[in-house]
Amino acid sequence: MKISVIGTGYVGLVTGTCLAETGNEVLCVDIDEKKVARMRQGEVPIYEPHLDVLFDRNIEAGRLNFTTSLEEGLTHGDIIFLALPTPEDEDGSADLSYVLNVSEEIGKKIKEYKVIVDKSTVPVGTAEKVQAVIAKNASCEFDVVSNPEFLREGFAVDDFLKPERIVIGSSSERATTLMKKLYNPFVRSGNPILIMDEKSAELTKYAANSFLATKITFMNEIANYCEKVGADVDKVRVGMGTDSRIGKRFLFPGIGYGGSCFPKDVKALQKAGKDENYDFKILDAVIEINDTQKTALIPKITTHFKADLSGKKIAIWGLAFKPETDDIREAPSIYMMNALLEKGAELTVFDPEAMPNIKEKFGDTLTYATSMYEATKGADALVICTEWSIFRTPNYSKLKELLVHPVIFDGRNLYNTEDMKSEGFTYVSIGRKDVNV
Ligand SMILES: NC(=O)C1=CN([C@@H]2O[C@H](COP(=O)(O)OP(=O)(O)OC[C@H]3O[C@@H](n4cnc5c(N)ncnc54)[C@H](O)[C@@H]3O)[C@@H](O)[C@H]2O)C=CC1
Ligand SMILES: O=C(O)[C@H]1O[C@H](OP(=O)(O)OP(=O)(O)OC[C@H]2O[C@@H](n3ccc(=O)[nH]c3=O)[C@H](O)[C@@H]2O)[C@H](O)[C@@H](O)[C@@H]1O
Repeated sequence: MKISVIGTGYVGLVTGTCLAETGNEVLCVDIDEKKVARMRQGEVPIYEPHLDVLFDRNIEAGRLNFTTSLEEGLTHGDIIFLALPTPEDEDGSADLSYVLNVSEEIGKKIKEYKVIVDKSTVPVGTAEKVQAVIAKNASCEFDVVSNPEFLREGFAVDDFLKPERIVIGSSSERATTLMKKLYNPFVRSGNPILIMDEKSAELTKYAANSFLATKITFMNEIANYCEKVGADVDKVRVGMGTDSRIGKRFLFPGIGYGGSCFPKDVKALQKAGKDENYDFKILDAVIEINDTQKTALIPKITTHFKADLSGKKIAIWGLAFKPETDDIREAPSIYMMNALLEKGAELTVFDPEAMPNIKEKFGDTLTYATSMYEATKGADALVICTEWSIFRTPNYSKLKELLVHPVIFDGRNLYNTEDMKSEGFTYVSIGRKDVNV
């Protein structure tokens, strides 16, 4: 099939590449000329594991191409995916301007039947709006489909190739038939393609993200309570998670959820509720708790250093909002570092992939180390913000030699507290007993 994807960010590029992988002819359109030039030269512009392999071989096979011309994209594809940003607007709602502006152009430019597929995360009623905006100018038939995306950054290729479910919101049989044909190769194991109305599809996406954010937040509350009563959140987590009704995943406490989606999507659903005079009280609490959680380690750090952080050298491990990505959007590390800088600390940072993005944001305010160990050289303490695998089994002796004091504040509970005790570290984590403080 001939497919066009408008917007080649984390979702668009993965979508385009994976659809090319199953034999479709894909043309990706992006407004960012530099990005398109890089992709045309064979460069993947983001860090996403395994994407490069698929990207290279589909370009080589001639099935994956790039352009800055929307017109070209609209002529090429029988199915046009919109994978455009829907960032948080000033009032917390989803900013639909990218989606609606492109839709306006689609209406003016399409000359034959097209299926317009919204893959961006959008509030209930957006498919209707897109339909109306296109219809204003369209001189041919078209259908609008809501097809929310559930991939996770860091696992995006695997999630796309082997989805647990595909959600298609459409009232058109013609469009639904085409969408099923396109997605059938991805669900051969028997996972469902769920066909529903557009509004339910749109809400499914916000409900899923908000539920997951709530699950994490609930666990962060339990972790904070564990600290009050001397319980160990990791034991509680496993004790709870082994109940299949609860499930083991997304119960890891830490310094809050971040990323380009949970924060904005929870707020967008909260705002959408308010617009209908409906108060999502649970979301109010999730947002408030998560905001506090991002700096949950700060009082522990200031207590350790007796309130004075001025001139204290602190090493930071992990800057990306989660491991296996270079994405720093709403990364808890940013809140942590801003709070530490405000208190006068000097920060030397390391992340396997996110350093360039952090450098762009923080410039000379931070010192950038070339390795995890270099970051800790001469530091008064180490703070861990992201659970990259390489941080999981450090050389403790080396770490003790490099740090001025063997002190670790761990925002992701990477280490066993007993091990840290026997290694002689002062170890402070989330929801567990502090060690040697
Ligand atoms: N990042 C993620 O893991 C997921 C994101 N989503 C949703 O997918 C949508 C896209 O998200 P990301 O891929 O993260 O965004 P992104 O910001 O990484 O990429 C968006 C791309 O669209 C391009 N663009 C902007 N205006 C354009 C225009 N007029 N014409 C062509 N290209 C244009 C930008 O240059 C950029 O390359 C959002 O609604 C997001 O909520 C859904 C599931 C997962
Ligand atoms: O709409 C989206 O953009 C995507 O948002 C999330 O994916 P993503 O943001 O890539 O990453 P997650 O693995 O969900 O992690 C989000 C945040 O929650 C935090 N988290 C996750 C799990 C956990 O147990 N504890 C926890 O604090 C992570 O550290 C991270 O900051 C969802 O998992 C995807 O299904 C969805 O498609």
